[in-house]
Amino acid sequence: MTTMAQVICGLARRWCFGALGSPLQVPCLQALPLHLGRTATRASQRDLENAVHQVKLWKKDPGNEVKLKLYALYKQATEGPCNLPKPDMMDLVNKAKWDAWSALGSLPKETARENYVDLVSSLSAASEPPSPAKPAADGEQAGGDLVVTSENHITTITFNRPAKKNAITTKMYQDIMLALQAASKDDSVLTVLTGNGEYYCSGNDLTNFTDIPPGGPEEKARTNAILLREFVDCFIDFPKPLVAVVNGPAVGISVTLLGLFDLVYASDRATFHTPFGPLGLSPEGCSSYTFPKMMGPSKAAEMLIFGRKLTAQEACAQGLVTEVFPDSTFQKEVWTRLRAYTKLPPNAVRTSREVMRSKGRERLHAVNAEECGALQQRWLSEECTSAVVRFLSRRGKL
Ligand SMILES: CCCCCC/C=C/C(=O)SCCNC(=O)CCNC(=O)[C@H](O)C(C)(C)COP(=O)(O)OP(=O)(O)OC[C@H]1O[C@@H](n2cnc3c(N)ncnc32)[C@H](O)[C@@H]1OP(=O)(O)O
Repeated sequence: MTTMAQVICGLARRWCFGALGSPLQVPCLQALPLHLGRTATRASQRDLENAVHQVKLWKKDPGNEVKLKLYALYKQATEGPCNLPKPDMMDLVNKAKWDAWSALGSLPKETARENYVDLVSSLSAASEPPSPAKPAADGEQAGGDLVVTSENHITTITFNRPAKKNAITTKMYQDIMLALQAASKDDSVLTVLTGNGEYYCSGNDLTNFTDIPPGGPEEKARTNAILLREFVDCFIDFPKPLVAVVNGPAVGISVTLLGLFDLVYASDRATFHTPFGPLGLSPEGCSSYTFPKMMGPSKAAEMLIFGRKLTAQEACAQGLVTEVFPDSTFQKEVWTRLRAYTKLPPNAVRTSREVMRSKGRERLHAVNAEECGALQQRWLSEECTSAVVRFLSRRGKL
């Protein structure tokens, strides 16, 4: 008998071995060029062929969702609307392909071609190899779990642990602080935080709680509280506009910090989740102050106390997100907009931002201190330790 696990493994294998044909071979996002060289006119047949060629060069898997989109657009662009009979329900791969293609309805071939080219181009732009990574303060290149790049007057800090959903390790907190310090002094106009892969960030790495120092859990809680306070202070004091490019789901501290950002652009795939209740924790990142101010006390309570997860659209309606973009064009639209913002007079941008921020800064520092004090207690509580143990043991980490 075939189990569901076998079905899923089979599906994954068939994707990897090109079940969808050449336009969908597994891509290597790092190896992609910055642009496909297309001008801002409608995509030609040649543009489509170039885009297909680019996809063939990819070595890293962009995920089934993207592959299905590419498949459907390619079929629509070359054959027009799907008129094949619907595959059997158990024929999972062909059924998924058929669904994706049929969903395009009567979309004109030219539009499908253009969308295909744009999608490949936006994936390429999203993964373009950053120009020289900035040295981390310890002298290493800041590759690894955190990638810092500076280009076109935008400094970008990328969470780069996709296999762990970009969970933030202790070293990453430290490296982010160093990157922010450097960005505050460089020639960039904007500083962007984003994530590599499916997630924006899954919040604090829960294994951060497992290496207990000789001073015991109390010392761990105290040092964590100091680190967290310094970390959040860096965001409060950061002198330039901060932009979050939320490419996928966001959890915990990666969500709470958004209240300290100037712009939050989200893919429609993103979700916003602060599961502090289930984790026996309390809010951080000044969210106990910024969220009620932004969305009103009851919506903030639903998120911060009861752990309600918001969709990107809901988060936008609550003011946490500035604008939501379709995932297929997210990178292209956001980066185009950000590049345009860098052309504004930098001193005016900086002055406006300072005028908007200066009044609340003292208050934010006080809130941060209070939140860190509360968390120091929470981390020592039975509620919190059992929640962390539950998470880690479910994943065989204990
Ligand atoms: C200095 C201290 C400062 C503390 C600041 C206070 C901060 C508070 C917070 O941020 S609270 C929020 C903490 N985050 C979470 O509770 C999320 C935990 N993760 C999950 O619930 C899930 O992993 C998921 C919903 C994000 C994704 O689920 P799923 O799609 O099923 O993937 P996996 O669970 O299999 O995850 C893949 C891989 O990643 C590891 N991982 C994901 N998130 C974390 C994390 N936050 N900490 C540690 N590890 C994480 C997961 O264990 C898997 O690893 P594996 O492949 O098993 O090795």
